[in-house]
Amino acid sequence: MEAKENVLLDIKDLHIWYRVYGGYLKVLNGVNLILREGERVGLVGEAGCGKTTTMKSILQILPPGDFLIPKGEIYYKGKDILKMNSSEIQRLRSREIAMIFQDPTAALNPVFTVGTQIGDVIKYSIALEEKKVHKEKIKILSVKALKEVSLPDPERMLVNYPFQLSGGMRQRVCIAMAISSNRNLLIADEPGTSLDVTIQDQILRLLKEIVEKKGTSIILITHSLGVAREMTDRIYVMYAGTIVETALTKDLFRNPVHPYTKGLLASVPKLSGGGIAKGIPGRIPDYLNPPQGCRFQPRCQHATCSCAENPPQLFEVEKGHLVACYLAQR
Ligand SMILES: Nc1ncnc2c1ncn2[C@@H]1O[C@H](COP(=O)(O)OP(=O)(O)OP(=O)(O)O)[C@@H](O)[C@H]1O
Repeated sequence: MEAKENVLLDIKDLHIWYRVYGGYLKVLNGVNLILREGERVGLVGEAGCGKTTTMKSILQILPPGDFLIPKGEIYYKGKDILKMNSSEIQRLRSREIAMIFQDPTAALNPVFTVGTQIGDVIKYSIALEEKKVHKEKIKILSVKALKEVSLPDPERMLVNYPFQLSGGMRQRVCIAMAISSNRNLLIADEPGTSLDVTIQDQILRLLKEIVEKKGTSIILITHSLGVAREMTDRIYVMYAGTIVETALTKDLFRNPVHPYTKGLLASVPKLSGGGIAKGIPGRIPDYLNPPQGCRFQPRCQHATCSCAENPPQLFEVEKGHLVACYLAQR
């Protein structure tokens, strides 16, 4: 294992269940994830494997009353978020961590101008430090943030409503809001996937430039290992609520070990011929009654009896490269 210096976020053995008719969906099943200061981490996995649930739990924005956290800790700068009081959580959201959602239209309020929305974010962040917040200061910082995301004519942009902007512009506004008060951690949940691929590409490039320039840490949620390869230093591969493999990005592509990671890699479409990319047969398990042992075992062609009995723990196969699979331990 690597040394624990400069750790910004440390998620330990996180379990999250959703209350539904007939019981609990046991979605997160012991998530472990570490992010160091300035690191760019990718959280990759199929739809429904629990990526967004993990990230929303960091900001404490899961639907109230709908979920249970039977076990786990989320340390941010050494303090457990799950034990923070409401003013500490408020500070975390206003000063430390921002989330960028995949659908900018849903993320913005249609009845307020861009200036009001970005101004509010800046106002709350300043108000935590200073007694009086001057309107002029808010305007200067709003224009600065809009300039940083390369929006044309930022002064005029302030008086626009979201419906007056294109999807790409709205996504840029959301990024401007996220970076406007110099947060330490950005969580980007598939930014731009609701837009066309060229715009998505521009948004990802912009995010990459911003985090490199500011040295901000980022967790990028994505379905695509290809996107994660371009954008991150380390990747966590998630399957059905568990981290099944993590390594530095270059090591994961050089030496993928978990059968699920290999399946995801084989699913990446190739432009250089070789036919249609193979998917992974089967589907994510029913979270009401998930399998006892390894959650991937029903879809795994290498599964043995022990895989069905006990879930494998993360095992270090090379420095900083951990895999939760009995195959890796042989
Ligand atoms: N409020 C909720 N109540 C009940 N089940 C939920 C709730 N939110 C999410 N789920 C379920 O939890 C599971 C994980 O969902 P989550 O959105 O975290 O996955 P994801 O990996 O982010 O998927 P996607 O890539 O599609 O966003 C899914 O089966 C989803 O239906």
